[in-house]
Amino acid sequence: MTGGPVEGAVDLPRIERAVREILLAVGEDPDRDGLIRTPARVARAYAELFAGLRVDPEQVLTTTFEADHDELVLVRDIEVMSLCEHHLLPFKGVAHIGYIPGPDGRITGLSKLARLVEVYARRPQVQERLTSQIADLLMSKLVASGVIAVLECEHMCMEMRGIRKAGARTITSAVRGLFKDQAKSRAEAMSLIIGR
Ligand SMILES: Nc1nc2c(ncn2[C@@H]2O[C@H](COP(=O)(O)OP(=O)(O)OP(=O)(O)O)[C@@H](O)[C@H]2O)c(=O)[nH]1
Ligand SMILES: [Zn+2]
Repeated sequence: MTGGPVEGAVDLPRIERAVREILLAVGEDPDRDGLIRTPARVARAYAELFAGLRVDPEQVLTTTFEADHDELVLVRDIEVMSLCEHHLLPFKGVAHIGYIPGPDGRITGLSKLARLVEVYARRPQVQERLTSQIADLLMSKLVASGVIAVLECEHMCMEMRGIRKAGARTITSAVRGLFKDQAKSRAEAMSLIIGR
């Protein structure tokens, strides 16, 4: 899912049926006391975890202010929690998002950067796409001169299963505009992001 929001409500009974099937398939008894309400719980949990599919990210950045500020604005260590689209297992870490306002000097509320992360993270994702989507939307909606987004995450699908390497961190970046064109600006922003 890379496009706009999905219409309509999450089909909870359908998820419940699917979870019951999974429990049966792994050899569990979905009717035993501890599991009887699990399909309904999982359905509600998925509705929450994928709530970003039903939100238009463009609506997050509707509040902008004139500030006459034409230098870097950087918010570091924004919590990221998402689900990888390959295994539907969590990946978790932090996002660092910076931008340089465009010629009109418009800025956005700091919380909106975190809200933007939230909308895109609450969808089945890969870390690379999550990073680019954040950068692209900021670039276009803020008419920014430059945007840099860096995400550092740990993927449970690499830790709990498969290769089982706990603690490996994946770092992805997306640079747009001035940060792409000017190595010096990019290096300055990067040193603020990772030089701590
Ligand atoms: N690039 C990228 N890969 C991811 C992300 N999340 C999970 N993956 C990887 O997606 C890949 C899926 O590979 P497949 O070979 O199709 O699936 P698999 O057999 O379960 O792979 P293993 O995890 O190696 O056991 C794995 O290498 C995962 O580590 C992500 O955000 N970005
Ligand atoms: Zn995965």
